[in-house]
Amino acid sequence: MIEVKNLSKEFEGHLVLNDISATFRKGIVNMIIGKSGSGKTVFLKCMVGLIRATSGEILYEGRNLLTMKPKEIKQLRREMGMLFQGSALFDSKTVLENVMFPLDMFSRLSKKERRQRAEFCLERVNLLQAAHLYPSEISGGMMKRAAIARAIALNPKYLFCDEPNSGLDPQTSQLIDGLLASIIKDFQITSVIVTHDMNSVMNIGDHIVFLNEGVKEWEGPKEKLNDSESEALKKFVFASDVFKKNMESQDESEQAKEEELIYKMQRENPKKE
Ligand SMILES: Nc1ncnc2c1ncn2[C@@H]1O[C@H](COP(=O)(O)OP(=O)(O)OP(=O)(O)O)[C@@H](O)[C@H]1O
Repeated sequence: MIEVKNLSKEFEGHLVLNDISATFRKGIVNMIIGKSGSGKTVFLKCMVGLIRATSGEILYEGRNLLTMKPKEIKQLRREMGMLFQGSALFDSKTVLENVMFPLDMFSRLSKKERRQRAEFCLERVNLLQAAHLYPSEISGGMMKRAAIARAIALNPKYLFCDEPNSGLDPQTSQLIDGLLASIIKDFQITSVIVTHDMNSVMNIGDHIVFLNEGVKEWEGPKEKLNDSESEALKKFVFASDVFKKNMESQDESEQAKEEELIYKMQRENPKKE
């Protein structure tokens, strides 16, 4: 579990994150949503230690990142998988070599074991057949899958993703979403996924944190998004067609269920003439 407490970040006197607290539990899909400029990426970068927060606490199973010694931070980094915008694969390495890279750098496994682990990860994202290809020879969706395989190579406890679907078509996005969700659940990873894609939120989100102008306006389970009193959140979700469609089809299926129930009750208890 990661707990963020009263996190603030200032850039030259400009407050970009204002007193944010949030909890991210393991084995579920945690998502940070909000419109452009709301502070999602800065929040994520503070969480992984790429940007130093001005104040607050970031607790990894109770260990505060902001007061850790460099050695402890180094150790913690090895427990983190990261998937940032763009796939950031090495062009000069094959897909397999890319996935082996973190293992070569940080594990004590033998070459054969590193290769086996990389192949296992590629198999997990259904990309083993492309192991020998170079990034320039594969599609954007395949690159994303290779990047996911690389992010999970060291069997991370924590997985951070910034807009994992950026630049992908809707079908491939769905595939990547499904893959991330199943990996997070199967390996019981503590995840934090930044997105402004409501499709993804509706498809795989479990726990949602909504940021607005650097402030946490709402946090809760996806199913409760619609109950929020936050005007900014309502505006954000209803700006997305997918949410409206989803709610309409939920309404329709609720209505169909109600009609079915009334019909059943009428059949079981016919009115006596
Ligand atoms: N290094 C920096 N120095 C100064 N200001 C910054 C820096 N990085 C980000 N900001 C500011 O912080 C605010 C939040 O930016 P951030 O990138 O976190 O937004 P976001 O919600 O991720 O947006 P998007 O969805 O467009 O990526 C913006 O006003 C941005 O200009």
